[in-house]
Amino acid sequence: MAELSELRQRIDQIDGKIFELFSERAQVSEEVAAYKRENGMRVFDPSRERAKVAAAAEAAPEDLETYAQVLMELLMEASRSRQHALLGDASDDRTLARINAARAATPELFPPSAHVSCQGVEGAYSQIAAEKIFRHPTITYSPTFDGVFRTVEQGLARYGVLPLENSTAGSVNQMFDLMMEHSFHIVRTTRVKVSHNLLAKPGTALSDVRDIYSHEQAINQCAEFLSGLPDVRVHVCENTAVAAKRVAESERADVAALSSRPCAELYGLVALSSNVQDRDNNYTRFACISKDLEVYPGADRTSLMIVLPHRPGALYKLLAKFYALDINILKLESRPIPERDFEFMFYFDVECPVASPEFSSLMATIGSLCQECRYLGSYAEVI
Ligand SMILES: O=C(O)C(=O)C[C@]1(C(=O)O)C=C[C@@H](O)C=C1
Repeated sequence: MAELSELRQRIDQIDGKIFELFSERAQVSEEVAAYKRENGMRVFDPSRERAKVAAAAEAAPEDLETYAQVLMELLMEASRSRQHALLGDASDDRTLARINAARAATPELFPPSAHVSCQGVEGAYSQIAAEKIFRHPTITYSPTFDGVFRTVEQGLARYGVLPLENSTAGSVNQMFDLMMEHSFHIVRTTRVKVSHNLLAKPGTALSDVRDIYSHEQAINQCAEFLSGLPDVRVHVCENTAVAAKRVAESERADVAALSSRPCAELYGLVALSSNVQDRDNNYTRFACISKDLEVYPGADRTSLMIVLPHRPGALYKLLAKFYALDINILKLESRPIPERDFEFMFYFDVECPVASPEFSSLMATIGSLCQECRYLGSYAEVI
C-alpha cells in the first residue's frame, strides 16, 4: 500500500491541475460576459445550466453523480458571480432597479422626528426603541402588532416600530407571521437592553402576590424567577406596559406585573424584585418599518422573505449563493405558510453593504433560485 504522504502528493498534483483549469474556465467565463454585454444577453442561462448539470451526472461514476452535480453547480455559481461583478448594474433585474431608484430618492439623513406607530401603551419597550431610532418621535399606540402594520400601510403613520427577536426567548413568531400578510419595508433596526422587574402597587408584599401579568416573551425570559413562586398564576397580556397599567388600575392588592422601570414611574408602582430576567445580557431587536422603500446611506443589512421550491438542495443552493458572494447570514427564521401544507417561508437578514458589487450580484440572481423572493429593505442597525 502507498504511503499517506505519497497519496497526498498525488492529490496535490491533481488539485494543481484542477485549479489551473479553474482559472482557465474563469477567463473563458469573462469572455462570455463580454459577449453577453455586446449582445444584450442575461448572465443567467437556466437551460444551459440544466444541460451542464445533467452532463456532469452522466460523465461521473454512478456513486459520484450527486457530488458531480453539486460541483458543477458551484463552478457555475462562481462563474455567474464573476460575470455579474464584471457587468455591474447592466442587469435588467427589476428589484435592483427599484432599490437603486429608492437609494437615489432617499434623503442623506434619517429623519430626526416623525409620526411613529407602536404597539401597546405608553412605557412599552417599543417606545424606548422608537426613541433610540428617532430623536423626537411623535408616538401613537395601537393595541396590536397587526394594528401597527395597518397604520403604516394606510399611511396614518410614516413609520412603525415592532419587536423582532429577543436574545433569550428567540423570535417573536407572530411578527414573522404578520409579515406575510402585510406590505411594508424595513428602514432601520435597533437593540434595546431589557430588564424586567416585578411591579405592584405600594403596600403589596411579594408573599401577597397571587396573579402576575406580562407579555409572553417577558414571561419566558423570567422562567427561573417565576418557578420560585409556586402559588402564583401567570397571565399573558398584550405587552409589559399593558400589564403594569392593568395592575395599577386593579382593585386588588395581590396582583403584580413583569415590566420595565419606566413603567413603575409611569403607573405609580413599586418594584418588589428587580432585574428578574434569567440572563443579564437580555436584548430585544426592533425593526422600524415604512410603507415606501427608503434606503439611507450606510445601509449594510438586508432582509428577505423567501419561498423555495420543494426540491432537494433548494435551500443549499441559496446558502451557496451567500457563501459564494462572501455574504454573512445574521438571521434565518422559518415559518409555516398559512393554508399551504408544510410549506415554509424563510426570513433572512444578511450583512452586505447596499453599494457593494456583491449586493448587486445577489439581487440580480437570487430570483432564479426561489419560488418567491420579497425584498424587505436595506438598512443600518443603530446601537
Ligand atoms: O454559457 C454561458 O452562457 C455562461 O455564461 C457560462 C456559465 C458557466 O459557467 O458554465 C455561466 C452562467 C450561465 O448561467 C451558464 C453557464
